[in-house]
Amino acid sequence: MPDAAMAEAARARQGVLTKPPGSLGVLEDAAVMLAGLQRTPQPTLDRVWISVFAGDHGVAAEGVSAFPQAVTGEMVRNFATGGAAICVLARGLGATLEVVQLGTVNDPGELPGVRRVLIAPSTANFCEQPAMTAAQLEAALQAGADSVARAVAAGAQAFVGGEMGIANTTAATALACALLGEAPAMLSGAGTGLDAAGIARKQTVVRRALDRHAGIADPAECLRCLGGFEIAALTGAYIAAAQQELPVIVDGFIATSAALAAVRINPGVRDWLLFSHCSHERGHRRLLDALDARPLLDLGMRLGEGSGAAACVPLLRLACALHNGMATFEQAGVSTA
Ligand SMILES: Cc1cc2ncn([C@H]3O[C@H](COP(=O)(O)O)[C@@H](O)[C@H]3O)c2cc1C
Ligand SMILES: O=C(O)c1cccnc1
Repeated sequence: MPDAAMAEAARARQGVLTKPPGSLGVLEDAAVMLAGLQRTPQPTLDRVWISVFAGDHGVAAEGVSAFPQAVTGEMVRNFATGGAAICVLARGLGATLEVVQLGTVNDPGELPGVRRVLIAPSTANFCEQPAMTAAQLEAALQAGADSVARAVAAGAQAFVGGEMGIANTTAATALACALLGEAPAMLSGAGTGLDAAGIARKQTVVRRALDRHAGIADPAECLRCLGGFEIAALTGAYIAAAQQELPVIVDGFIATSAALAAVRINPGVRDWLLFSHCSHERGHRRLLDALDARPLLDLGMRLGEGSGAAACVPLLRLACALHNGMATFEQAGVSTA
């Protein structure tokens, strides 16, 4: 549990800083929440840890992405050479970035800065069989937990999880539909840029997957049957982060589907999640609502990789700076209401 007394003290401080109470809106809420999570009256976000998990998806064979499957492995190389969006964002934030390759059909081999935790070249096509075996799910969850352990050892103050995996918006959609009992039409979106016909095909694919794995109530089993290596790694990371009291900044649609699985597996995880942004991906708002989440940003982003969470960090840093640095009415000799 976060420190409720610390959060309450932080809320009280917000009320006596030289501004109308509540006038900094969500920035106040964010500082208060971080005070409770970090168990300190002066929350800070100097040390941010970013783990990007990469894995391929068997369901890519159904033609559900605008891009070919080879892109997952090609992007792993791009992460290593620093050219991906998340690399630029991490550099801009002074954040630590690690890439965890869980399995790609197109294997770029050993690369500097890329941790190889190879589970399989790809998940299975979940229209036909469970995406993962029990052992593969376990390995993916553990890979996420291991990243959190490294983040904690490095003294990180927040954890950002990113993902790379062509067709993973289809996996995230199927997983979310199963967890929420929602119809595929409600959550299926364009992903990397499908046209209307592509989205219709994606809906059919998700419908087939839900029919193939109907009647599963257990959230971990939903994750095994319909998720992906990188999605399960995010779920494992979020659970481990909550257990180790490391605040999490959740990224977009795919990350939120992993967060929903994590919260369904262990409801206590919810308290440790800050939601960064509402992605342009169709089903994201519905997922956020299911988690009773109010994201800070809505920038029309739809990239993944942890990019939306990273974009939120400067704002959270400013929220902390305001909380820690503003004068009180008493200190500044300003009249109260
Ligand atoms: C070059 C490139 C870089 C990316 N970085 C993240 N994604 C994002 O797009 C993919 C999901 O969309 P879909 O389900 O439509 O395949 C994931 O890899 C996600 O992280 C990328 C996609 C591409 C093409
Ligand atoms: O919201 C996301 O995370 C997202 C949306 C589209 C494609 N990739 C990621």
